[in-house]
Amino acid sequence: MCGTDGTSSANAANGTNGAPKQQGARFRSNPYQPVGDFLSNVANFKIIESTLREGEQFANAYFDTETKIKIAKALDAFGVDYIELTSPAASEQSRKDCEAICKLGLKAKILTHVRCDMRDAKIAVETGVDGLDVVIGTSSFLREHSHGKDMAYIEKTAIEVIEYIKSKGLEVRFSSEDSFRSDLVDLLSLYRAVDKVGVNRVGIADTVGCASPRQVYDLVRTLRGIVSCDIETHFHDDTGCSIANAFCALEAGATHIDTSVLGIGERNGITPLGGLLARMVVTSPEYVKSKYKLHMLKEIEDMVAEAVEVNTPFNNPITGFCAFTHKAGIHAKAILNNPSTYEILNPADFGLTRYVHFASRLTGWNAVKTRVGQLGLVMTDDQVKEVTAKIKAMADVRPIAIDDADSIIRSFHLTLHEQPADAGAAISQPVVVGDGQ
Ligand SMILES: CC(=O)SCCNC(=O)CCNC(=O)[C@H](O)C(C)(C)COP(=O)(O)OP(=O)(O)OC[C@H]1O[C@@H](n2cnc3c(N)ncnc32)[C@H](O)[C@@H]1OP(=O)(O)O
Ligand SMILES: O=C(O)CCC(=O)C(=O)O
Ligand SMILES: [Mg+2]
Repeated sequence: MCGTDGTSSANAANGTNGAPKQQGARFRSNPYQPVGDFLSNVANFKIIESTLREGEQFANAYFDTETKIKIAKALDAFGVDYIELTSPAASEQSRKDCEAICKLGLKAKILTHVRCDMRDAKIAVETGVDGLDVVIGTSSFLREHSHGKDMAYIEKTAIEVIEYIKSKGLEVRFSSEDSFRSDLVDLLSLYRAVDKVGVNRVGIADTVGCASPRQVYDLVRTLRGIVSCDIETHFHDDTGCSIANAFCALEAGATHIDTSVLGIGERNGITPLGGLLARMVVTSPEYVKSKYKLHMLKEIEDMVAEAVEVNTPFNNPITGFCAFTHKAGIHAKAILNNPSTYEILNPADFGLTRYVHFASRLTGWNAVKTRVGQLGLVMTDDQVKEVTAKIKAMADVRPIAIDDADSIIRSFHLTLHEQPADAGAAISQPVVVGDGQ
């Protein structure tokens, strides 16, 4: 049985795997389990996919109607719970696109994102959306330099707008912008007031990307004690914390996380859909694998990357070109024995393949042995070690390609047998390791 903080009570007392008992140390039976008081939230989180709202705020984004529809359909097929669209008050085409997406009959709920202003709300409720995400800045920066309204005005208007949206039978979320630079007492009293009038969710937004995971945990945990509605969170990635912050928010009791494909958004964007799922599939594998069509992730990322004319970063979680490539000999040997040694994610879950590099000065004989087998050649272990030394020697002189390493292996094999092997057609791929973990 697990305690609420994810520790096994038995293991907490005794240590696990023979580890010595330490004063104050916590030994966890499952190292992938979250900590915190809201494990069920971590296991049942909902995604509010905002590529078509926050993502449209990315500097390079221009989504025509056709592209928006393609992205919305793909996200729906992928399994996201909500798709958030740009405010229909932004432009006439934004309003028409919003209506067009509402008419698609998608399984995902369609939301649009509007200022806490009755004029915007009135336009939005006519578009056919399932709900509105209402937002207003609460930090002194935004109160003074953006909209110029005080907290009393914000609370009064928020209640009016929420009640209006509810009267139209729509879902409504109310969020503060720049929550982490807002006065805590002001913020909590505002959320308490909107919770009382029956808002579906309140939102916390790290608009400027300043929050650290512990600050997120503290704020969400405090808010969880104040409101009874769901809690949505929105994290910008200016300091690289957006995935960690989203995860901590769930551990603290948040229910919904905003994402965008590849993280596109204002400045350097928000929590990326793929990165969040990489984190969550480790923590809540059954939920994530049953709910999301993970094998679609790469095609969705490619679609959005093409639409906004960027490349997927080489180190992107899951889909970065080397995310499942193992290079150093020590890693390669262990991976060939059992992929779980150096992999926490299984590429097969995402329809992807794992590779073992065998063409560098860091290559070891175990990787080369597997390549020799892939080429249909037969060598003793000593012979494989000899040819590995040749690969290393060549790689010390210059970078070598797969074909170079294959040539070294083949010509060495030829010196052993003085005739070409039957098998061994060119396989211009690194060693591919089976999918079982
Ligand atoms: C952190 C975020 O990402 S929030 C979401 C951002 N999304 C958008 O901005 C959607 C796209 N925006 C737009 O198309 C335009 O900004 C519009 C249509 C919303 C407003 O356009 P304009 O009237 O020309 O104003 P402009 O964009 O110059 O300035 C923002 C206005 O919104 C007001 N405002 C800003 N935030 C809010 C808010 N949360 N609630 C109510 N009003 C707000 C400002 O006071 C300002 O109004 P003012 O010029 O009358 O003082
Ligand atoms: O509506 C929200 O919760 C977030 C708005 C936003 O994009 C932000 O604050 O960065
Ligand atoms: Mg944002």
